Amino acid sequence: MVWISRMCWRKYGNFVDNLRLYVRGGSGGMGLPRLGGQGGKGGDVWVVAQKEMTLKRVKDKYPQKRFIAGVGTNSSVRALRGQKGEDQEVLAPPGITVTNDDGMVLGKLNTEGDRVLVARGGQGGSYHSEFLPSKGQTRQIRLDLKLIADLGLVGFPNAGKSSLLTALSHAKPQIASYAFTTLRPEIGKVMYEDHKQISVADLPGLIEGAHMNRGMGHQFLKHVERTRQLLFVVDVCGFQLASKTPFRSAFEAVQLLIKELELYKEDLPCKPAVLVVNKMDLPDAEDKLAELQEQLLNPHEFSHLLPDDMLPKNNMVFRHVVPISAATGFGIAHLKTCIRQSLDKDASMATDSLHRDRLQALRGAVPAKNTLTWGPHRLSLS
Ligand SMILES: Nc1nc2c(ncn2[C@@H]2O[C@H](COP(=O)(O)OP(=O)(O)OP(=O)(O)O)[C@@H](O)[C@H]2O)c(=O)[nH]1
Ligand SMILES: [Mg+2]
Repeated sequence: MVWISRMCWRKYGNFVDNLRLYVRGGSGGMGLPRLGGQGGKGGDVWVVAQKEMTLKRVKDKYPQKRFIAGVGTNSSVRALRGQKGEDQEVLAPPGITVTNDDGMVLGKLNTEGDRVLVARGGQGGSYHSEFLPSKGQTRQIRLDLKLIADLGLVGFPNAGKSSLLTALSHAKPQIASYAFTTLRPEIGKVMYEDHKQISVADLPGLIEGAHMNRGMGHQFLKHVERTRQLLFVVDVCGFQLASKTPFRSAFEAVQLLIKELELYKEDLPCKPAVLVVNKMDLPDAEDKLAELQEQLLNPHEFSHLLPDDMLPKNNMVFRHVVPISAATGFGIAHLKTCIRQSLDKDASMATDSLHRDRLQALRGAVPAKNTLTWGPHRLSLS
């Protein structure tokens, strides 16, 4: 593993892609037998989609993970009809499926403002219930981020993401030597000898300022949220998007990518990630790779390369750093092994939600080791 960090940076926490919550509708209010008054209904609990939210924010803001709506008011001489209890809203990001503990789908949040009723409030006491109120509905619910693929390719335009997808799978994405060839995510399948399949989403290239929606940034970044893990792809020789924009080395590209993710949603860089260093067939690639390796290991010494506001706040742990050439096939077999290891590691931790919740907490407590896994360094340019 490689630490990308300045010494003082904090480590990112864990990315949260599912959450289990306790929800309870409010109880109804008491009826008033003497005058036939009806108690107010208990408030309901809703899950509501809001663009800026993340499941991690919900988890951090409500560590108890309990949402209980307000109680309806009792019927009184002044107000024979009691008032409804206050509704409780759980804000969650769009792209969520809400299920109950038995796996039954209660609803889906697709776009901003979508609402799913997850716990009804109890009825107020009335003549029909001998003026006694009923309790609100009680449930454990689960919020799951809908995933489009196991892995998402993240990189600046022309880094070779589509070429990598072709090398890894049988997908035939659009490839061209100009930026923004890929406009929509394309999903390819990586096949393994034991017939296991891993899906990889070729995401459109990010640009600096994507978090501010530059270059359709939000549309691109929203796909990054919907994959289990990330494959960062950088051109070993760096890149320049247009003649007026500055040249960025591979190391700067890595930092800028992390920054774009962080600025869009702060928990995105918490996803498990593998760094792919592409175009190892180019002249000087070995020297550039050595330079990148040194920079990744001592990023604090190279923090002057970018202005402060372009440096990521926290560090990011790459599970593997793998040099490849999507053009010649160099390093692809090793990359497939690394990807599989990384996904298997998480899969074994996610057999059921309870197990997963516990293990995620555990993972957060165990610091990653400062070890480095590099792929084969010799190039075979056949
Ligand atoms: N020399 C060399 N060129 C490569 C390699 N991989 C990709 N390229 C070239 O780099 C250019 C961009 O490749 P793409 O795969 O389209 O890049 P991309 O990251 O998908 O680009 P966008 O979809 O625009 O974000 C193409 O001309 C590829 O032929 C490589 O390993 N070595
Ligand atoms: Mg592409």
